[in-house]
Amino acid sequence: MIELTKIPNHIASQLLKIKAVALRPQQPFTWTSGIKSPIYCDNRLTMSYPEIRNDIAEAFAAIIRDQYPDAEVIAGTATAGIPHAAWVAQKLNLPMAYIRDKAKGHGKENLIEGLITEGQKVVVIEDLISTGGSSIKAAEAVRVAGATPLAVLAIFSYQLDKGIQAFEEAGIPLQTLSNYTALMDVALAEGTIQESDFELLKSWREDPSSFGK
Ligand SMILES: O=P(O)(O)OC[C@H]1O[C@H](OP(=O)(O)OP(=O)(O)O)[C@H](O)[C@@H]1O
Ligand SMILES: O=C(O)c1cc(=O)[nH]c(=O)[nH]1
Repeated sequence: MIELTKIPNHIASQLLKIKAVALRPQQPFTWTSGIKSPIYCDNRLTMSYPEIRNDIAEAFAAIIRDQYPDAEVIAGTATAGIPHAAWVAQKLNLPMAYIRDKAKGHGKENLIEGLITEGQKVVVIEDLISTGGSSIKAAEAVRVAGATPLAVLAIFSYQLDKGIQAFEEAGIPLQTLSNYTALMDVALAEGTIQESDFELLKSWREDPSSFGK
């Protein structure tokens, strides 16, 4: 198990190694929030690398054992949080559930799949935080079910002011394994991004909402 203090740079390095991080300044990506961005981090690719997904699951499990030992359910956000929630729940021998972005339109019309019952303490697992909108919505669904979201844990955060404020306002602790600061540090140190791209990413980061407009 890697030391917890080394996790942010280690995960950032792994994400760069498997090319989960893509830069496309000329044709910005559209994020789920509608933000246009020169960078996209596809953490779903970690599923395809057993060693990396295991590092992620170990780190999440260590945080939960240490800081949320009374967690009773591990809940993944649909879709990208689901596999990681499953691996963490397996490591901790805890029940797992997942939370859809909207209730299913047929069948049982569930928003939450699997069991989250009144009074239970739940840790929500997400792959990535931009504005925090998706994972806060999932944590609110936990509250509506009468349960308590102890925290959202995610692999990566862009550390956008909007996301940080949204978690503060929702009163939900957020912890991430890696983040934009670590990604930029590692990418520069490893020579994965050019100085010119770094400057562009820095200016985008200062005002993400108006990029590409
Ligand atoms: O913090 P936010 O602004 O909400 O953005 C992050 C969310 O966006 C992505 O999901 P996406 O909507 O692409 O769906 P997916 O998980 O099904 O791929 C990602 O997996 C997070 O859930
Ligand atoms: O905000 C998003 O939609 C988003 C950004 C990103 O870098 N990666 C991702 O999967 N989603």
